[in-house]
Amino acid sequence: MTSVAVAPLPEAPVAAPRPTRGAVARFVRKPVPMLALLVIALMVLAVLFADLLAPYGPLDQDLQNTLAGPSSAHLLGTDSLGRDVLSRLLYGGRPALLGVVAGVATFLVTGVVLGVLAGYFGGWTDRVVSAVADALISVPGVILVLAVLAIFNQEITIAMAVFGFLASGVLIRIIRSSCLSLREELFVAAARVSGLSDLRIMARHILPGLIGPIVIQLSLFSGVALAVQTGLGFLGLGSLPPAPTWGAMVGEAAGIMTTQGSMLFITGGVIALLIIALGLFSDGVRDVTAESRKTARSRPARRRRADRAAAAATAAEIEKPPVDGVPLLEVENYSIGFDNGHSTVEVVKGVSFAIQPGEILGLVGESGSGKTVTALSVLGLLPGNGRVTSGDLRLHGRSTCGLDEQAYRSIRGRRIGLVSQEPMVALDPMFTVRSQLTEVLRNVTSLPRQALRAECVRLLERVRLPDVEAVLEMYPHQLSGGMAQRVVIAIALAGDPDLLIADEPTTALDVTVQAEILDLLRDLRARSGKAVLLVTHDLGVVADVCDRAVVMSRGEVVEVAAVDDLFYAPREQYTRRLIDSTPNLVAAP
Ligand SMILES: Nc1ncnc2c1ncn2[C@@H]1O[C@H](COP(=O)(O)OP(=O)(O)OP(=O)(O)O)[C@@H](O)[C@H]1O
Repeated sequence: MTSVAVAPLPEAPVAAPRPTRGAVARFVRKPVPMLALLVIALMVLAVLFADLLAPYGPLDQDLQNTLAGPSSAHLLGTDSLGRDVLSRLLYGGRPALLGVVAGVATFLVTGVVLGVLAGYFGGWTDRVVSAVADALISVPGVILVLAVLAIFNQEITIAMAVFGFLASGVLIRIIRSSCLSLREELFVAAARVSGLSDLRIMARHILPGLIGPIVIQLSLFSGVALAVQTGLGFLGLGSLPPAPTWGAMVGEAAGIMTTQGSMLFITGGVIALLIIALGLFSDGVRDVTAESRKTARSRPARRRRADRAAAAATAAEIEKPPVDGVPLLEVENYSIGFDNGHSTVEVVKGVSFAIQPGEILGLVGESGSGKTVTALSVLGLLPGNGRVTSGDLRLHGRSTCGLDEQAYRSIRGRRIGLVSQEPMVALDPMFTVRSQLTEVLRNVTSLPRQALRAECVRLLERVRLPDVEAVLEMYPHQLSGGMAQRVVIAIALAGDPDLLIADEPTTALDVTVQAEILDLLRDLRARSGKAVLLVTHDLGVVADVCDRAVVMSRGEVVEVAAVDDLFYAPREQYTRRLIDSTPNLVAAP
């Protein structure tokens, strides 16, 4: 006979919140990038308010006072026609800024929109966008800009917009690859599980994560655009004399370098100062972004992609109320395979089991036995190369096989909630707990705006978090592992689902917190009749919390039994070996 002794796990208080410093606060503490930002801001303001600041008109001539050095009347001296250099620099900055803004705006919109679409959707969208990016990169930009200037009568703003478009190939590539890793983050999968639309996920979860690379690229490109524009001005392109431009002023100063060297120093210095400031600013943003990444500990999740294989089917059938006496979830002769390019490899083979309402069912087995794949397919979240090869899956007696993505959205979060293995990764590091909870509530309930706040509080209290008001305002990195898992459970409960799928919910937590989370799952079942499908490799967890267990090995179900039967009288040799190899369980003679 085999006796089961599960090592008791002590209760522990929930960890207190840790203090934080946001990315903006970190940036403000960096003196060099802050100084650079100050220089950029002052120069832009000075140019914008040239009318107020310039002591003379840009074309005012004083032929008695040509090529004069700096004096109280002309702080930066005069040029060969006696025009005030400071005033011309201030006015000349306007076309420079306008051109840079036109270039940067086109660069930004093209690069971000195409990059996000390619990275998020992948597939043919990615192939088409990548081809466009390659084409843009291979086009000789400056030659095209010269052609545009000739066609559009030296209109520098249009030329710079074209330059921004041509340069955006690089930004498309950068945004695409950042987006490729972001879309695999667990918090993006969690947003999908909550039923959010692609557009909303892109706007809310993908774009904020791209702000760092976007700002860096923008400031770097601004410097390049400024250099190109002044270069064109230097060559006498883009504006007609006597209108002041920075490039033309440098050109003029270069011509009189031997007689009046300070003018080249002043005009070139202004442009160089702005370009250097833009570079230092982007360095600062890059450093802060790298630090944020470290603290946000983003680790790519392996397998989170929507199942797009299904044919169209309506969600209406699934949304009907449950039928009494019918199992909550039935998995029947269910097989899942992955395409490896040549053939389909079956990793789950004809598994069958059922979950009754209010039951906690353990799905247990060694690593690679197919537990996670089976659980994810219930939510229509198989990786892109995975598909159900045979069998049926019924929710409240209604088949979910063949449902399309839209129909799965009405199931995820409302009928079935997901609690993931890595709570810290399942939460979006950019948003507070309140923001993330509210977003899911808006999506899965029809609560009025005023009721959302109270519902957030209620959900956090339900998962037994202390000091709920403070927790609501915290960012994920301010939460302990246990607190984060409670928040994830609260999010999973937002749509009041009948079934929670908990995929190794305690693996990333220390033992004391594990006990609390398991206790919470038990409590949720006892108080609100939630059923739980608990995916775990830990038989101790199964013994602790489950009613029944499904033992899987190599993609097949080995044994399905009530927990007592499983531990006291395992039918299969494999189950016995699994019990014997679990440290918390002691096999009696
Ligand atoms: N995207 C994929 N492509 C190909 N094979 C995959 C993919 N995802 C999972 N598999 C394979 O499917 C099998 C089952 O994986 P699954 O993640 O379900 O195992 P598991 O029992 O949950 O183990 P673990 O606890 O280690 O996650 C494994 O052999 C795994 O290599």
